[in-house]
Amino acid sequence: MRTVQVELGDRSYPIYIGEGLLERAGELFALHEISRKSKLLIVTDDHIAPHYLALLEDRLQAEGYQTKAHVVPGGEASKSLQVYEEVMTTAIQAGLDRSSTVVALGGGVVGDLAGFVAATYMRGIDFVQIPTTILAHDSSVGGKVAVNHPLAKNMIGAFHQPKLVLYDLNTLLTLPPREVRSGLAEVVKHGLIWDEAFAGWCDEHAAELLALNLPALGYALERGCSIKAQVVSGDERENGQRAILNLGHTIGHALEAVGGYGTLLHGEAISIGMVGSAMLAVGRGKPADILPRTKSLLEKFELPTAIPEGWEDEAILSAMMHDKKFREDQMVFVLPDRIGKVNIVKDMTVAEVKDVLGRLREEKQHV
Ligand SMILES: NC(=O)c1ccc[n+]([C@@H]2O[C@H](COP(=O)([O-])OP(=O)(O)OC[C@H]3O[C@@H](n4cnc5c(N)ncnc54)[C@H](O)[C@@H]3O)[C@@H](O)[C@H]2O)c1
Ligand SMILES: O=C(O)C(=O)C[C@@H](O)[C@H](O)[C@H](O)COP(=O)(O)O
Ligand SMILES: [Zn+2]
Repeated sequence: MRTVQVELGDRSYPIYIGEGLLERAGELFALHEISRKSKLLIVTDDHIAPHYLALLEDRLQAEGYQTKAHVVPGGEASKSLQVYEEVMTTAIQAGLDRSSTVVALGGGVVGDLAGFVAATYMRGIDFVQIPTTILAHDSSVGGKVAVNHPLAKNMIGAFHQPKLVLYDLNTLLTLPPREVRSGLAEVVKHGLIWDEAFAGWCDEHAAELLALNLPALGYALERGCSIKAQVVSGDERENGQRAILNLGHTIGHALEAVGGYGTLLHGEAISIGMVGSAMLAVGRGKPADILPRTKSLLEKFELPTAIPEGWEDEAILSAMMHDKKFREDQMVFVLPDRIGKVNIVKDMTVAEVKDVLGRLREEKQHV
């Protein structure tokens, strides 16, 4: 088992990564003093539940925990205020109290939704993340929890850290191939923002990662989680440097909203956004090799690098203006300095962005 510790000044929590951790859930909950006094609410989705919910409930109940499950429809549309209210109703009807814990068994959708329930139920109760997607190495760590508004991604949310993250690599074996690719986009992002050697390692091991080779995935997810933990440790509430985790997201989030949530998967949208960021950076004088290297790395993971046909500039720009990163009339972009290092740039002009949207439309379509 690999362990990454997230240090947050006066608090810290572990991320356990390994095979067979679902079987050990009861023991690990007890070790980390997750309260048995009141019910655990497990939030999951209808693609994950048939595979893993019974096992998790069984292992927790064997250790003396009482559980209640709420299953939402799989997919991005469940990150909504309506589904949030439905989960809240279950929590109230099940009699959860302030010593209860919400458990997210799933990908980033379930994690963000359940985390927002945990952050707001009785003004905040404990929370455990059990990620089941590759992408969730990013979403289960760092405490950003949210639901979407139709006009903008993650617009309604909070910062609420989990007490514990249990990452059972075996759960990844049932992921659909498109979700595997989407999740690997955030793994690549962690290399691009922080660690050129890790970006190179991803390039060399792309075939193993796409084929769900568990030792390779274990290393990649440990490295991704530890880069994320380091960034979040220095700036938990995104007053500055944490924003580097948003590489590709200014364009990516706008594409997710404009296309209708779930049309482009999150990792696909930020893949296109990361190519856009490389174009913007090179346009501002950064080394020209950033663009071909970024593109070829993403193409190795069979990720899209083009904006789908028919998605209009005006709609994309308008979605960008609703983003949390739009402040004082400025669009904030994270741009590469080189592979492995990025900068936060606040003075991007609409003309520069429009030019790049045009070029992204001309890229080869992959999805
Ligand atoms: N909070 C953060 O810091 C953060 C970071 C990155 C992304 N996110 C958010 O995460 C979300 C995307 O997360 P995601 O890509 O995990 O999507 P997801 O949660 O929708 O999961 C992807 C799909 O795979 C299915 N699935 C999940 N695990 C499975 C398994 N083990 N076997 C079979 N099917 C499985 C799900 O039902 C879903 O259909 C987006 O909403 C994004 O904004 C949040
Ligand atoms: O944890 C962060 O900080 C990130 O930016 C990670 C991103 O990958 C993630 O998609 C996050 O939800 C985006 O945050 P937002 O504040 O831009 O909604
Ligand atoms: Zn993201």
